[in-house]
Amino acid sequence: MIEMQDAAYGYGAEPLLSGLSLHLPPGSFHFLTGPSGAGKTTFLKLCYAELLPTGGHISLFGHTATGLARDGIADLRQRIGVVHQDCNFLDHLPLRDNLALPLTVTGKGSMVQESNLTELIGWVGLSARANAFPPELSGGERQRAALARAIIMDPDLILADEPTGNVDWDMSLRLLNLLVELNKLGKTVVIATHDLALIRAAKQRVQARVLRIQGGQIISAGADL
Ligand SMILES: Nc1ncnc2c1ncn2[C@@H]1O[C@H](COP(=O)(O)OP(=O)(O)OP(=O)(O)O)[C@@H](O)[C@H]1O
Repeated sequence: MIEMQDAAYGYGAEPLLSGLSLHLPPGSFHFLTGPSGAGKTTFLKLCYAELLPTGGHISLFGHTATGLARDGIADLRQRIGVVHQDCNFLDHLPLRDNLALPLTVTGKGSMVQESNLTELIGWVGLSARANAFPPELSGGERQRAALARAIIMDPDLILADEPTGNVDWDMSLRLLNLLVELNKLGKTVVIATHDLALIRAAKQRVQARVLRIQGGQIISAGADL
């Protein structure tokens, strides 16, 4: 699904990430950890071709990232759901309309029935908030809404950047359970997080691999967690 061979990325002359060689197979569940500023968000951006490698090779769904034309990137993005760290929504639209936006933008609105949208909103536990405006939502509600928005296009791969940032432990577990459920449905999941307790909790629920970014490289950190 995603393969990297000696991939590198740098915002300036110096590489931030280098020597990235890994394979994320379909249906796998990965955590990505590492200190603030290590490059977790940058790594995720490489996974959805928001950034292209400045060295080495990245293959996304069998396509070389650097060889993708604009259409290819658009097709790819439909197969990837991203839960962004900042959970931005359009504040003047109710939650339900915000969640339907990716469908409207891609012209798939008519293919996805209203009932599916209602079901998705219920699945993340936001039925009672469907008509609320984003500024009225709590942090945990926003995070669940961001997850719902990421999966509305039924992606094969879900990339979540600190999906439990700013929420309490119960809400973190609730979000984790949703992501585990998606993985059990066959979706590949990658979660960037600082939260080692979350990773430990996940290990009781799913077979997860833990990757750590350290010194600009990715190392496998499974055994010590
Ligand atoms: N657009 C950019 N231009 C220049 N430098 C950037 C840019 N985006 C990120 N950086 C720098 O790259 C480094 C890695 O950033 P990144 O956001 O990938 O780290 P992170 O591990 O996700 O951090 P955090 O855990 O704090 O979210 C940081 O030093 C950051 O300042």
